[in-house]
Amino acid sequence: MPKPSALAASDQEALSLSEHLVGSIERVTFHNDETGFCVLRVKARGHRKPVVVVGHAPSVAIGEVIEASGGWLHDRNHGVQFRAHALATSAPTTAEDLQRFLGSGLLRGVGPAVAQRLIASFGARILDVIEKKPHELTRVQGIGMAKALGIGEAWTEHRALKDIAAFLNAHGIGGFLLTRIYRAYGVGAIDIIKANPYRLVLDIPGFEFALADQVALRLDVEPTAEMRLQAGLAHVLSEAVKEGHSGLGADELLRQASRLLDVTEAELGPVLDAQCAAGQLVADGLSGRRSIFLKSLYGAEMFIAQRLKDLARGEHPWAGLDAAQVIAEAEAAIGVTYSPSQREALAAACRSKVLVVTGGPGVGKTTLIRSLTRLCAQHERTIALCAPTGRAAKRLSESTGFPARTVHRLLEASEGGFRRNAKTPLDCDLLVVDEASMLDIRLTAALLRALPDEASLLLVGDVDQLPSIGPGQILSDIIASGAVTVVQLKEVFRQERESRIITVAHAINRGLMPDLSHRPDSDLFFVEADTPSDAVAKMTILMRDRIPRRSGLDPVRDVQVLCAMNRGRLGTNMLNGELQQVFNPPGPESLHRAGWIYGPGDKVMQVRNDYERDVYNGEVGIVREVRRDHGELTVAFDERLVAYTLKELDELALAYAVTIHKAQGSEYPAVIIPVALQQASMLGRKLLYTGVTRGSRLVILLGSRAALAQAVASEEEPRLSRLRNWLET
Ligand SMILES: Nc1ncnc2c1ncn2[C@@H]1O[C@H](COP(=O)(O)OP(=O)(O)OP(=O)(O)O)[C@@H](O)[C@H]1O
Repeated sequence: MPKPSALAASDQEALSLSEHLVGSIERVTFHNDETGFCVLRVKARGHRKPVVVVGHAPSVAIGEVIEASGGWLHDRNHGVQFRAHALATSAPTTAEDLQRFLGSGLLRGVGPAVAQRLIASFGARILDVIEKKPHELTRVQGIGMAKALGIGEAWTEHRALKDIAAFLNAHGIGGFLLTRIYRAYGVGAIDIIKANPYRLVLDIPGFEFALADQVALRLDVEPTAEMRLQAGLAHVLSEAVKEGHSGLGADELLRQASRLLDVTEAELGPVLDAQCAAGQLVADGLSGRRSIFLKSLYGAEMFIAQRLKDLARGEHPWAGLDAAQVIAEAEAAIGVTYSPSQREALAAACRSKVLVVTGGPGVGKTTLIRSLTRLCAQHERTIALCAPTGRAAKRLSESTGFPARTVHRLLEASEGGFRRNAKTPLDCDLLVVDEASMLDIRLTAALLRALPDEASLLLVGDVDQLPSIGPGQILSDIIASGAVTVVQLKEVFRQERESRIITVAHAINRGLMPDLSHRPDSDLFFVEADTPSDAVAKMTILMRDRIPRRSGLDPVRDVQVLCAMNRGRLGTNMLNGELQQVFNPPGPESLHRAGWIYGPGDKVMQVRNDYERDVYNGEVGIVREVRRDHGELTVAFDERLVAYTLKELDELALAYAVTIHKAQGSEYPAVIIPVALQQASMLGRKLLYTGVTRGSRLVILLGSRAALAQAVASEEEPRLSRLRNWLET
């Protein structure tokens, strides 16, 4: 046994300093994808019993051989363990290790029994056969050609992941983006990264520019290399696009890129000019200022403007209908008397091929759409209803009694693009888009491409809500341009006594501090909280006790916490962890991934569009089942079940708390909105207004009056876009 050393730490005692250890991995007790930190149980040469090895390795698998150098330590909590300074892994060679390795479920389609048969047939050559001649695996009983090739593919993937992990590790990057990199580049990942490490920033969501710079530095890319300067400019521009702009002032772009890259604006200027000359970026004057646009967005905005103008000029499919008669028919069909502005909107729908109807909550927008569905049926016109999110489309279907789809589904979106386009247009005389404030540039262009020339278009939305998550401010640009007919619905139907949510929303929208005096029968409350911790404590009590008791609502299913941002004490990241602890604490069944834990009953949100499985960004579901042995979980989105493997879990996030941005287009029975000065930089009037209008039965503002006053007073900066300009000319 190693001798105790004098270098004793308080809870650890070094027993020896420099030794070499060789063995095979019996169990991976812990491995952190991000840092590579691992705790292994190893069958080591010269040791009768398994030993614990602690170290860092980009990837580890049961059965693999390790070579480690380091020393023995006595840890007060964990006992004697080998602390490795260097740790290398290689493929197993002995039959026993191979059995453990292949039988561990590492390769799809190979379990312990198949592993045993493979090793019995091929012995130590087995990995070589799998890699180079997978078709020979068919010699083993029970393995057909498809299975054999599948095992070969799984092995290629395993090897590629291991190589990429080692490459990233050698370049100072943790393995947490490994699967995303593999998904984007496949087996050629290392060559692609070596050729231009800056591609990572553009291609891999979440890959920081600084990290790519770090890789580039190790690959000896010069700080003034053209690829670096180009990437820096593209990065600054794409950050602006992420904030919703379709471009950026040239001076601003150069200033920000110069700061990011630590080079002078003079060095960057020619690179920018060259990119514009080559057509990768577009330079154009906007309000007398040279602005730079991404080519695709610039083209799309130009197209939208042209298409809207062309559509508006064509003959109306309802030409010949008498508006007064239409209104009378519509009123009779649904048994209401329209408000003056609703009448105006219906009359406009009879004469304008492109029409925008806007207005705040409760002004009768949905009722108008319902009337149009009846009218179309009566006059044998085809109508199509859609909305930008699944929740909004569902709500529209329910309130109109007419099927509505998401824009993506209407356009038959797939990974390869939209199946409905100019060549295979939609089949309708009238297309209605609800929640049109959420349309971004790309989606609008796709929609207009697929709209037949003869059809008319009605955009319905609340222009005072947040603009789309993607770039553009389509609805507000169209309205501001004056290029198409716009009707604003003004009369609010739900009355103050009935709905304080509505009056408070309208006050916020006008920039006025709402009346927050306590009224027991109200549907909106302000709950004072002095500090963020106080707010969290009160939030828990409200969700767990007060709201269910008062309204019979379910804390997980019906109550949604809406945050201004992800970061901070009152951001979604922290709150989700805490609310999960309260409402569905992780247990032995839970799956761990990328810092999150998911167990049956957890509320989760899909965070990107997945066309294959037909689940879209922002959809919320409940984890139904976790199969730890298969590394798989199933989420119920309403009644639909969708399965996720471990690798796909980065498509999910906990959703006890979500950002107001993500909640756009959704409505919840109850919402709680933290309002604290700590979020002042993010919490503006539109954000607060959008949050408040998400609640249908109950809204609770939780925090400080000062923060609320500040949010109401602060108007968000408009986005930089070109559409209004195109429409005006
Ligand atoms: N002309 C009308 N006469 C009486 N009630 C009406 C009329 N128009 C709408 N309503 C009622 O007013 C309420 C709000 O209408 P609707 O849902 O159409 O508004 P909205 O603008 O779509 O609101 P939100 O954006 O909050 O969904 C509904 O209960 C609806 O039945």
